[in-house]
Amino acid sequence: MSVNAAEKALVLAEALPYIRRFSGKTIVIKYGGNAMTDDALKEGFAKDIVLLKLVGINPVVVHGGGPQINELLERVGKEGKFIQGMRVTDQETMDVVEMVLGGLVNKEIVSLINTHGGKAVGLTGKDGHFIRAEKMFLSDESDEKIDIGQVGEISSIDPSLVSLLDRQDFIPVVAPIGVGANGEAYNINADLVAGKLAETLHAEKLILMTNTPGVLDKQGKLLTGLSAQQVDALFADGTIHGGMLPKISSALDAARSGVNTVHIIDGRVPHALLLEIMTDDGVGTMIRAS
Ligand SMILES: Nc1ncnc2c1ncn2[C@@H]1O[C@H](COP(=O)(O)OP(=O)(O)O)[C@@H](O)[C@H]1O
Ligand SMILES: CC(=O)N[C@@H](CCC(=O)OP(=O)(O)O)C(=O)O
Repeated sequence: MSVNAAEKALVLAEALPYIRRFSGKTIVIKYGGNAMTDDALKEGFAKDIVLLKLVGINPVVVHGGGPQINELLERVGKEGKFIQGMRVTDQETMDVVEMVLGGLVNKEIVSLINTHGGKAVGLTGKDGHFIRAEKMFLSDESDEKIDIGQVGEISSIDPSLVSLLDRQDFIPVVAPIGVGANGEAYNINADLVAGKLAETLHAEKLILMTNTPGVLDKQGKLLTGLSAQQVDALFADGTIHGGMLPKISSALDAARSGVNTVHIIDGRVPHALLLEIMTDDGVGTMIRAS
């Protein structure tokens, strides 16, 4: 697709009201592991984050890395297992999760952003103990507890570390690892960290980037807007399953807790972030609290 000069100018001009509206505001962006597969997409993501920062927005990145964890688990001869969208995490798996999320994936994103002129700083919840967690239990249909190991739910987030970085023009890049009362590491679903962080920071927007066009109905058609009631119906009839379960729950919680707009978008679309934030053409599914 070639765009002529006049069209380019129009697109740039279209961004002005959005820059004015969001300048000085915090936007939490969850970058899912499934949207990180392609090098060009990763570069595009990093450039978009730098651009947002340069126009005065405070982007806070929370990343996943589910497929990347699976890859390393396979290499050491272990199989990844999920229940209700949560990874069953024994101690050996936890070590791999920490290596991949806190190490490989976190540093790759930090490095990409910094290559393009940003000042990214990588964090896990262990840094400054800023994400406190406790053991999460799931429950089955008959309300029996299911133990899934070292998986955490968030008990609290201290916003001061992230705010401090924001104020000094750094871009926080957060790996979803929490710390327990005795300093132990917990594996937390990245969507949950992004949602809770958006709520704690009083973010203007939460954007969850994944590998589908958004939330799809039973026929595979994109649902562009969803209310809490509609979400409940989709849960009940099984339209939402697997990794979409924690994503929607977290999106809904954030919307209910005062995050102005919450979107689930397709991270495989080049510059999906800019399209969502800076143009009239919103992409994906918007989740509303009511
Ligand atoms: N109704 C739905 N609409 C879209 N995706 C869905 C739906 N229900 C389940 N999914 C699944 O959720 C996945 C996204 O969650 P996940 O695999 O955890 O991605 P991410 O790594 O981005 O968090 C999709 O790839 C799809 O397989
Ligand atoms: C408890 C739990 O499931 N944790 C996730 C953390 C990473 C994540 O959420 O990655 P995506 O966003 O790429 O799915 C996991 O171990 O895969």
